[in-house]
Amino acid sequence: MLTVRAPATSANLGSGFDVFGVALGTPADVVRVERASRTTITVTGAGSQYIPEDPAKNTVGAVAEALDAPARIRIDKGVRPSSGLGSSAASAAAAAVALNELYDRGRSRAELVPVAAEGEALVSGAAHADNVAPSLLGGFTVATDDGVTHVDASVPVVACLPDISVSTRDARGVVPDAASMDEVVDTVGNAATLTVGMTRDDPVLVGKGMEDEIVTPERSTLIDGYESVREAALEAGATGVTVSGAGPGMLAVCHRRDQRAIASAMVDAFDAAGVESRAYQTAIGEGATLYRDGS
Ligand SMILES: Nc1ncnc2c1ncn2[C@@H]1O[C@H](COP(=O)(O)OP(=O)(O)O)[C@@H](O)[C@H]1O
Ligand SMILES: N[C@@H](CCOP(=O)(O)O)C(=O)O
Repeated sequence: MLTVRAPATSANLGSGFDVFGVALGTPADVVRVERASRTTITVTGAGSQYIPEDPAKNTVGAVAEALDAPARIRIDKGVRPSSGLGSSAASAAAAAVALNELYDRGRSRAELVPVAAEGEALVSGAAHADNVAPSLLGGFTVATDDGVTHVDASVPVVACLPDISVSTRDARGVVPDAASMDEVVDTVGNAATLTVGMTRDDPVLVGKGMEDEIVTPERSTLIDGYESVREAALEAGATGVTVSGAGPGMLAVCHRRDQRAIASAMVDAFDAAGVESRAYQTAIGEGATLYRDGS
């Protein structure tokens, strides 16, 4: 039996829609695999009642199919589905690493990105790789049609998850079809600023570079309390705040010293809007980790 822990992720980071992503230290999914003649899946943990065990409908089933690696697969969810924290991707990334090893397929982590993205295509309608890439590789990733670029960033963040559900498929429906040249120029500037910030582990540049006037304003309307939570986090010291992935999670970037105050300000602001939430005080962290029997 092989066990893999794959982290939650936050995609887009405002200015990098469908391209940027970061791995989070917590939470994470844990996937266990054993060889079998056909694939079976069991799911336990956070939100497991909303996740299909039918391999044709689960992201790990798509991965097993893509790697031609039938297995008995057990998923322990640490990342709640429809969270904006890459729940479906965490399972897919963990399964890709585990099954690649179990069947000795010899794929590198980068080569497993398109394999795990097959799972995303199944649940969201698009094989976007901006969650599976950081879950596999860790740090900050830039996923394009030409492949993935990766930086081992480490920046403190607060990921705040309200007790509401937004499906990635639905949230993709509100993305505008077009943008003005001014908006494109601003976005290029912000994305470049963020990327430089990641190479320097600089929360100020990263936070500034998360600004986005194209996708985020539309997405934020799907999250009750978004504006007040954003303002509360900025007032408590966040250097930038945006929608995490497709939402409803929100991501605040910060200095370590402000992390606790920001987490509590975000939870309080959601509470004032009548929404329960929990905040993860964490940091951009490592990608999937493989454990063998006994390790
Ligand atoms: N292994 C899995 N883990 C989480 N969700 C899964 C999995 N397999 C299929 N799904 C489905 O994917 C959807 C959640 O994916 P998505 O909306 O992208 O959420 P998230 O933003 O948290 O990744 C739900 O409909 C869920 O049932
Ligand atoms: N780029 C995708 C990212 C979705 O992330 P998730 O964590 O909400 O699944 C999008 O914005 O649609």
